Amino acid sequence: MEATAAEPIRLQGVSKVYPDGTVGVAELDLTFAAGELTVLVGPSGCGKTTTMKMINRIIEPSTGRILIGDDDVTRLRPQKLRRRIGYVIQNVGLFPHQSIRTNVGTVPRLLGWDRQRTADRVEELLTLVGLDPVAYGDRYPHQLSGGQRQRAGVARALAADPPVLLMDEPFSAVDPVVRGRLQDEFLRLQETVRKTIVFVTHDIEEAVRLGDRIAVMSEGGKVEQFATPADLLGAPANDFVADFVGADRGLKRLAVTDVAVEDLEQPPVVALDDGLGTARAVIARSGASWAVVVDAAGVTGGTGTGRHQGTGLPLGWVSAEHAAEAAAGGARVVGDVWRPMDAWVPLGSSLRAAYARLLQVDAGWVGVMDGDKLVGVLTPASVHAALRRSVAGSSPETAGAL
Ligand SMILES: Nc1ncnc2c1ncn2[C@@H]1O[C@H](COP(=O)(O)OP(=O)(O)OP(=O)(O)O)[C@@H](O)[C@H]1O
Repeated sequence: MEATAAEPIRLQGVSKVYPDGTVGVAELDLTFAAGELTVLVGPSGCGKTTTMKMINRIIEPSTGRILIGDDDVTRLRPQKLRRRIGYVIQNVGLFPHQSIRTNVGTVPRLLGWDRQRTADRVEELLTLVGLDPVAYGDRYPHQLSGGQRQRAGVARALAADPPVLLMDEPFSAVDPVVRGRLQDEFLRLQETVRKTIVFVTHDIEEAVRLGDRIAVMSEGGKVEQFATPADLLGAPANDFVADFVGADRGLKRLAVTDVAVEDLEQPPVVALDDGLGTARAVIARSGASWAVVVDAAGVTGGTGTGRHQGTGLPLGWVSAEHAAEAAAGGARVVGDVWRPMDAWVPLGSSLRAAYARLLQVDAGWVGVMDGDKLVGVLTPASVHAALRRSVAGSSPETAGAL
């Protein structure tokens, strides 16, 4: 079925003052970009849920405007509005006396879709969220695990293909292992459906993992910083944000920073059939103490000998010291002395994944591959360089940017 285009959500000067005088949210200006997942994160009571529930008018704003696309939500009938907005909450809220199929088909039925169209859509959705319709479609919610119920809840929210999805701590009722898996699956799902998602959590790890952007809120619904995960962790706007993201924010940044070519070191490259004299000269000329060894078919990247052309596959490494010892012992070519290495990671891996690989090998580096081409090596020093670059390149946006 044709997907509905995602729409941005704009909050303009939105406040909520509860009848007892509590200010849930004050003068909030915030834009949730179309097709992006924006996380609202902050300590308990800061106004995350209030903000989210004003979007589908479960809570009525006291002042201000909320627009979905060009439509002012306060001008739409709440029932009609809610059919345009998928809503996923902590304990899912599936109807206990209806089968999973019936639950997932709720909104299409309300919208008057015919039986076949609804049935087809339910089938499609259950498959999309990883619930086999044959195995699970006719079960009741209590016959599913917590994680499966959560997936059914996501399927139900997506059933009528709403342009907007609101998710209020959807994964917090399941254990950490299942939560991690649901988060991964959900990210893959979002790649496909590209909804405008507002996601509430109090868990900064979850925010960093899922968010395209994160709004860190403090009491009264004040946005302390609105930024990408990398910017938030790399350049917290103030002490509140720094405290909230945690003293280990450097470690968290490894997960949200990708390996990029400009951060890599370019060691010399030699081929299996290079003579040891040549190899030692190449290493000495580059000022390094070792070289990457590629197969004899060619040499790529780095400061190769230039003797070979093409795409030599990296195989391992040779140190200047070892080459000298081996030459003294009668060895002639690199192929006689090289050491194999299988620590290669693809370009675009997270620094976290690459660094984990680095820690598993003795060599102190991992090769970074773009397809079958070696584009450089990652060392502890280049991890630092990458983190510095991601801070230098960051431009934290503060609250209120529309
Ligand atoms: N119906 C209500 N009447 C009065 N005050 C309320 C009401 N609902 C929420 N509040 C208050 O509004 C503020 C924001 O609440 P909200 O539920 O939006 O916070 P939250 O950030 O979602 O918190 P949590 O992480 O604990 O769910 C809190 O001080 C809360 O006590």
